Amino acid sequence: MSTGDALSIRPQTPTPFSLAELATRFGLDARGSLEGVVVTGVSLDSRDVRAGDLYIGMPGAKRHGADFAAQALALGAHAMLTDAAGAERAGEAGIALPILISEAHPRELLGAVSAAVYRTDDFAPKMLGVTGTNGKTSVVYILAELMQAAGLTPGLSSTAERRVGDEVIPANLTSPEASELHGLLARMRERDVDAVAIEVSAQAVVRHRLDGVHFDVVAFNNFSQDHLDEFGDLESYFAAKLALFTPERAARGVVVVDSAYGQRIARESQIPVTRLATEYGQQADWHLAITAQTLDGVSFVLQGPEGAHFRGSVPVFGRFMAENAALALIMLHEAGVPLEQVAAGLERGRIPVYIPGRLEEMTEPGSRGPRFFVDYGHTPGSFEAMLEALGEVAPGKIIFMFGADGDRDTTKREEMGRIAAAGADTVIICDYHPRSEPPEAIRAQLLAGARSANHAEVIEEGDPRKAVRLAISLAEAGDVILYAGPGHEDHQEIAGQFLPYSARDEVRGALREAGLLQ
Ligand SMILES: CC(=O)N[C@H]1[C@@H](OP(=O)(O)OP(=O)(O)OC[C@H]2O[C@@H](n3ccc(=O)[nH]c3=O)[C@H](O)[C@@H]2O)O[C@H](CO)[C@@H](O)[C@@H]1O[C@H](C)C(=O)N[C@@H](C)C(=O)N[C@H](CCC(=O)O)C(=O)O
Ligand SMILES: Nc1ncnc2c1ncn2[C@@H]1O[C@H](COP(=O)(O)OP(=O)(O)OP(=O)(O)O)[C@@H](O)[C@H]1O
Repeated sequence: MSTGDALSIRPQTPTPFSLAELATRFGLDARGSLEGVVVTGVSLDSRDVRAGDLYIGMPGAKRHGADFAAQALALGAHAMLTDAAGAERAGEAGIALPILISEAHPRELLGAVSAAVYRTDDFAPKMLGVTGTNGKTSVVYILAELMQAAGLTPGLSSTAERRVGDEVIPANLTSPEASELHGLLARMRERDVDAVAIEVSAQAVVRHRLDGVHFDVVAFNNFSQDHLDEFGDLESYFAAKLALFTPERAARGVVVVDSAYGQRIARESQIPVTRLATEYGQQADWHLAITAQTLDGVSFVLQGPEGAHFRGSVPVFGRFMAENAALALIMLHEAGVPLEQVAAGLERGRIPVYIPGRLEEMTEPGSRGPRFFVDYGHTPGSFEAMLEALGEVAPGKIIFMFGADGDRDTTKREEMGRIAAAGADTVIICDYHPRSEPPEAIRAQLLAGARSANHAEVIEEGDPRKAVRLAISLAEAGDVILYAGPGHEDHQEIAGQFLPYSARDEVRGALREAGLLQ
């Protein structure tokens, strides 16, 4: 069940919270009378305000949220919490709302205030958080599937969507702002959710989005270049991930120690960690071995301490998918859910997970013609993992199409191009979200990287719709086309406009035109 156009999932029967009590509890100054005012929700986005909300007028990089107070009021906000500058702006605009004024940046209070209003501070389901550069979404979906198998009622927050039972909404950010997260948790409590899987971005850790949440188990899978536009250098990006492994945020951790970064997390973590190795000979508590793999999925055996073991499979290709599954299984084990309990709910260990837009097949599984997959990978690390996996299971040629984000980490583009062309037979470079950059300039960087690999045939076709058809026209039976980037998304962002574009719909349409799909 989709929740219509809602931007967040909220509790249906919230308990009113006195504004005066909130002011006292957080030592906030007030403007206007607080007498008898209650709030039933919290929002820092004026477009997402519901009747009864406390609207947080937050100063941001681009705007001051207080400038949107009129919209919040029109949508039924009962009060606003902001900083001194925000209160002044609202005063000048004549906004008739009681205002709480915070000396600290309102973001620093958001988690605690939201937890108080939504009363999530005493909600204690099993809380599991996943961080790393690639594979967080995949692990979270596998976790939700395993929770279900173990007889638990799962809740989920990912880049693709937020989910409570049959209520689903598309996600805006990978990790929601704290106000959205606590509203979601409050709804999960109403729906008797007893285990929650949350994708944790580095931005979430440094930007207070997880405040008021304590994880039973957090996991780290891998680390490679991304988000340097925001973090400046790899070390700062890594430090944001490491900060999740502290007692304030989590009780215990699970770490994939195949890489030097994983080993560092295990060494520098301030909470006890359990280690998973997927490479032969690596020192660890758990070991994963791949037993079979095809384009249709991967089978594996996982072995842990005291004879713990699990034999199973995931219906998505790639060794890394088995690694994602192993990580999810160990997280649950560490959260007190025995592997046997999970296995009891599965048929011969098969985890029937569907991960929207991650190596999602657009052709019929097992079909004789070319196979077409759409993926969300947009980092050098994910390109490397996918192409290595395809190299092991693709029966024919690999045709790889992709673009790159505009206005985001530009330093990864050449590397993306190089890795793509080193691992594929043909690469088609098209546009993704150019945003404010000239699309041809982004393509030029990708092309330079691709040509430096001196391996694949390199083709430039900016229009993704044409590129999809071109890829299909080049493919023969046994070949695999992989379109990396857009995954589950439904738009292309070009020069400030969000234009409707679903790669999955586009590919299905083109496959039908070519007679390759019914
Ligand atoms: C760098 C960053 O994280 N910025 C986030 C931050 O922006 P900001 O503080 O600068 O806010 P702003 O845009 O100036 O707006 C100021 C205030 O006005 C409010 N506002 C604004 C417009 C309006 O009509 N009404 C309204 O109320 C905003 O909600 C905000 O509170 O707060 C905004 C409100 O929540 C976020 O939308 C915005 O995310 C931007 C869009 C973003 O691109 N973030 C990315 C970098 C991000 O966080 N990515 C990670 C990782 C992704 C991955 O997995 O790879 C993620 O967790 O998603
Ligand atoms: N364990 C892994 N190691 C390397 N690459 C992976 C792994 N798991 C998935 N991938 C690749 O990375 C892509 C992104 O996966 P996923 O969406 O699960 O990661 P993510 O960390 O959630 O990324 P984002 O935060 O950008 O959503 C996948 O579509 C797949 O191509």
